[in-house]
Amino acid sequence: MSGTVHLELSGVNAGYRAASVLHDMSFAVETGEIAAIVGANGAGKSTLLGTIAGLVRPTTGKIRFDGTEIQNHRAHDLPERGLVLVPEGGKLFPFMTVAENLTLGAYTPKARGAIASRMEEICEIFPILKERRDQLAGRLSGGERQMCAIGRALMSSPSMLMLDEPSVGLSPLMTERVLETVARLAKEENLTVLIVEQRVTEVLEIADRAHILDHGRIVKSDRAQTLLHNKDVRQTYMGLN
Ligand SMILES: Nc1ncnc2c1ncn2[C@@H]1O[C@H](COP(=O)(O)OP(=O)(O)OP(=O)(O)O)[C@@H](O)[C@H]1O
Repeated sequence: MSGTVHLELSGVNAGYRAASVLHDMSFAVETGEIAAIVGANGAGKSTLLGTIAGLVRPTTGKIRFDGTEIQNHRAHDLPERGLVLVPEGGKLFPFMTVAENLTLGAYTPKARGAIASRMEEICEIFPILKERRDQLAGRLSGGERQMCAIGRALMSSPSMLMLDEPSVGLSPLMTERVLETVARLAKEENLTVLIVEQRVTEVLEIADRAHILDHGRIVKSDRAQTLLHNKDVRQTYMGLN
């Protein structure tokens, strides 16, 4: 971590036509930090990522990314600025090959010029993608699909990656592998990561900081290691004593 603020939300309220979901959301993520968002089902975690990614428009408040206000930006402009979202389930194109899905991630003008070399780098990070390169994405296992989705997001060489529940549908072992790779990426590529995850113990083990979301509000923020040993957090979110 550099101590530089990469992403900052201040006083963000957002939701859908009939429901306001996020209330007065304020927090910051530093460059190179892995920040985790933890909370019960329906707490607003996906809405939070969607709001940052430009898919849900905040009603009030500011979102700054790399010092620029982005709350009015459109979703498809943000990867060019270095901010990408891996949605829940990965949302790959099942009838396209792994290589074609990866290529789609390089749609920004900057990335388009370096597709082959970036794909090589992604295949080094996720060797299984090299093996499965010409296979239809719909035929991948859950873990491979998640790796392909993360790989596709990395094709535009972002500075910040947002991940929405990468463990969905994965075995505990595969979850660990995916999270370990995310941790390695943050370290080696100085990538900032904001990750929403139901597997609380596992994500707190790789995160630097975590924010607990309850009914659309951040109720606790602390170092991940501190929260990992917090009695209330262990009982409420990990089912542990
Ligand atoms: N497109 C939508 N239109 C209307 N309401 C929505 C929409 N998406 C989510 N909601 C509502 O917003 C609230 C927060 O949902 P959200 O998906 O952000 O929570 P979450 O913490 O990600 O939950 P989960 O862990 O179950 O995925 C819920 O009450 C949900 O019903």
